[in-house]
Amino acid sequence: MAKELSGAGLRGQSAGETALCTVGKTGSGLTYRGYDIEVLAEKACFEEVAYLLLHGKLPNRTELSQYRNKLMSLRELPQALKAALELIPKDAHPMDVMRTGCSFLGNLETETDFSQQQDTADRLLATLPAIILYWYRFSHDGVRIDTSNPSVPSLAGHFLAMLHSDTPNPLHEQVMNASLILYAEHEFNASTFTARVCASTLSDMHSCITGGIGSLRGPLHGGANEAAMDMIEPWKTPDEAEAALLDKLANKEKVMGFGHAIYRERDPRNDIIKQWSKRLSEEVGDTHLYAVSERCEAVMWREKKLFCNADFFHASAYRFMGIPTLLFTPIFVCARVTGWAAHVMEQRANNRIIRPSADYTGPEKAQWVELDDRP
Ligand SMILES: CC(=O)SCCNC(=O)CCNC(=O)[C@H](O)C(C)(C)COP(=O)(O)OP(=O)(O)OC[C@H]1O[C@@H](n2cnc3c(N)ncnc32)[C@H](O)[C@@H]1OP(=O)(O)O
Ligand SMILES: O=C([O-])CC(=O)C(=O)O
Repeated sequence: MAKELSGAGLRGQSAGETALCTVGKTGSGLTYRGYDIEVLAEKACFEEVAYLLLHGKLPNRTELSQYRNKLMSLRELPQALKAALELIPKDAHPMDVMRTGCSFLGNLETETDFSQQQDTADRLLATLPAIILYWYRFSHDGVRIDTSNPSVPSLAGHFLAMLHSDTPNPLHEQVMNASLILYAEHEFNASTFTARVCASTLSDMHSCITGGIGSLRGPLHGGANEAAMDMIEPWKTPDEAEAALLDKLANKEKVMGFGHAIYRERDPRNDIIKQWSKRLSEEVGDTHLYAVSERCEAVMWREKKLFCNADFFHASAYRFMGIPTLLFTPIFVCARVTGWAAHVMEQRANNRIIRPSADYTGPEKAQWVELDDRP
């Protein structure tokens, strides 16, 4: 039996129904439409999982091939969006670029009718990697990349190919595929709930997804993978990491990449990404980063019984694949757009505007004081 959750932050309260995902039902499990995350991460490609979430069932071979072709055909960015991305400064945060890019696309390709929702979701899924990498490569390397990439069918490989202007390394493509699956969906987390609240007002898909991006940006949610990397990067040995972590705990600092609002024992995504991180560390001949990460995991468990969430070993895994830290959370967006869009559709299918109540804590009755008479 999972331990009871209660307290602030609406913890433990049901805020609606979903057929998309279960989180921590048995303390640590995660399923998408009934399929265990371990099975999906091992056997599926990300497009198969996206189809499962957005269309309600696993695709057969023909459906998957058609779906991949459809997503590939949607990769090109409109010229006006490229021009807008070129105006965003190099030192902007990539999550702000994602937010603007998504919102700007909503101006150019507005969802005017909910009958367009599947196509709008597919278009966003196909273009979000291009939005971030077109801006990144233009602002950092001065190149205007081709975002169509017809020789790379998978979204995972497409991301890496646009980043490195090279054919993706097969191992890296495999890890990226697993990572996108792990990040695709997670029930009523903060960003998905944001998207659902927006959807409940009958707003458009781009607004819902833009809101989701804003909520994911924070370090208590998706931004933790970036924050975890910034934390572990300076630590050159496990002993140095242990000493620094103990200091943080003594100072009552939050350690990014640890703990979870729902899981009480472990985050099932951690075992999977940790294994990939280990494999990548061997591939690149890493001398310390994986060992530092493992020591952090041991110390946090020993000291606080806090476990790594999905974000912690993503940091080292992405680093081993040569991905800049600032792109970590945008990758989360490229994956989670599937979950967000599926939740928007589910909310629309059985909608009532989401409007909870609040416990008032202000003054009972206040006396009006004229402007000139105020102290
Ligand atoms: C993909 C994702 O979004 S996963 C989450 C990513 N976020 C992070 O990694 C940020 C770091 N973690 C955290 O801030 C929290 O664990 C959250 C936001 C994920 C969950 O928050 P909560 O549900 O409030 O955590 P929970 O109720 O389990 O906290 C219990 C206690 O452990 C402490 N704690 C929880 N996580 C951490 C942490 N990472 N570092 C230090 N202490 C922590 C809390 O401060 C709390 O202490 P208190 O009782 O003295 O106040
Ligand atoms: O569920 C949560 O609160 C956060 C999380 O792990 C996710 O969104 O993947």
